[in-house]
Amino acid sequence: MVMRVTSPLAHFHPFIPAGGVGSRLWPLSRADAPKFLLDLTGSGSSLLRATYDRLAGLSGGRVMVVTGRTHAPAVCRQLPELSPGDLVLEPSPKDSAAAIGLACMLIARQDPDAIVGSFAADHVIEPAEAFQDVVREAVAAAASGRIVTIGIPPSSPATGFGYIRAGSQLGLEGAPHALQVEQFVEKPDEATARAYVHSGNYTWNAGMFVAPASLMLRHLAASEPALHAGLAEIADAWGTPAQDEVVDRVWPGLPKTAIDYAVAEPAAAAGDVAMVPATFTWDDVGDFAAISRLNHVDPHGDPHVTVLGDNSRVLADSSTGIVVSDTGRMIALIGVEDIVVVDTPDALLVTTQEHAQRVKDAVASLKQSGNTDVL
Ligand SMILES: Nc1nc2c(ncn2[C@@H]2O[C@H](COP(=O)(O)OP(=O)(O)O[C@H]3O[C@H](CO)[C@@H](O)[C@H](O)[C@@H]3O)[C@@H](O)[C@H]2O)c(=O)[nH]1
Repeated sequence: MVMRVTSPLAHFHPFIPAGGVGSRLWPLSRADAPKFLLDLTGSGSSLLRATYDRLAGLSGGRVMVVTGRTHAPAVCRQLPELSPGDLVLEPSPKDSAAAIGLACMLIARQDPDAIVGSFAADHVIEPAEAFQDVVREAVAAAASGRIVTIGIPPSSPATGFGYIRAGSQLGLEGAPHALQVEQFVEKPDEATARAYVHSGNYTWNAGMFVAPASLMLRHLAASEPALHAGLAEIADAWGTPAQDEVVDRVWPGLPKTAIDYAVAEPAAAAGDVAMVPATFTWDDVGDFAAISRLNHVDPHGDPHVTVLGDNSRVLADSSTGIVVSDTGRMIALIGVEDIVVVDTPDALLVTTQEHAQRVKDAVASLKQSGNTDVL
């Protein structure tokens, strides 16, 4: 008798949930130009394009993208090879649990043994080869019936990340570094994050999940039954003449929540989560300080002004920081440190790298005060 052994990679279906504006990068990021569509590294590729390229090599070129209807033209321009069947469009943003849940359902209907991989659309990761090795290991670990996360050594008590406490080695075939996850805590408060980082027992969650589709959906059904039921109704109608009617009727009523609360936290409490440590550098490009860091190319490490934008004209005297501009307007900086200047035709941002995280609050104020034309 001949036994055919298929590698777990043969059932691997990566996808990219691409939503959210990235409001800490306003006025560069806008509702119609979200962070994932921007080139923030000066590489000539958007974050979405780079994410797609890192994954395509692992899945024979097939990667699904779940995004908002309004972003469809830009996504298709950036990913011309994306087949229509791999572009899943949402009528409105419903947060990551809906996007990821729908992708899991559509993929599970094509391949009941699917191992899915959800990868955030807007991170900078280097080098791609190390990332791919870690994902291969995560796929092997997921084949043992676990939801596999990727752990990043924390460099600060950031409150915008999930924290993972891992325990013992699992000793899984093809996944020598996989560890059992004992606890997953999404976005702890600052005191808790400080205690976690101080303990040395936690990693950040890199915003990626590799798992059997069936296991993701089992946890989603248990913790968010209404969301699961709504998504199942949509998935049943997908590709039929009823698709648009069902999506437009069901989608607006879906609960809005993040996959980290809906699946990762309860699955970890149930002992179903593993973690593979990252061997690549990772940056979620959370604010302009991160962009400055990523684009700082001075070989001597001397502080200077990082300038981004095709049309930027900058005079910098005794100054450090970052200028992002494509207006062609001359920007002169004299004796200012760690400055952030972002110049666009209808909005000018001036802050410092220390306060770069607070841009999100400014965006909230603009929204509240009705200045939505610049968002
Ligand atoms: N299609 C779609 N995608 C969405 C939506 N909302 C979020 N996403 C996508 O889902 C992914 C994660 O969502 P974020 O909203 O960016 O998550 P986060 O607050 O940064 O937290 C997550 O990532 C951190 C690392 O950056 C993690 O540390 C944390 O645990 C969590 O997984 C990103 O690719 C984002 O584009 C939506 O409504 N629709």
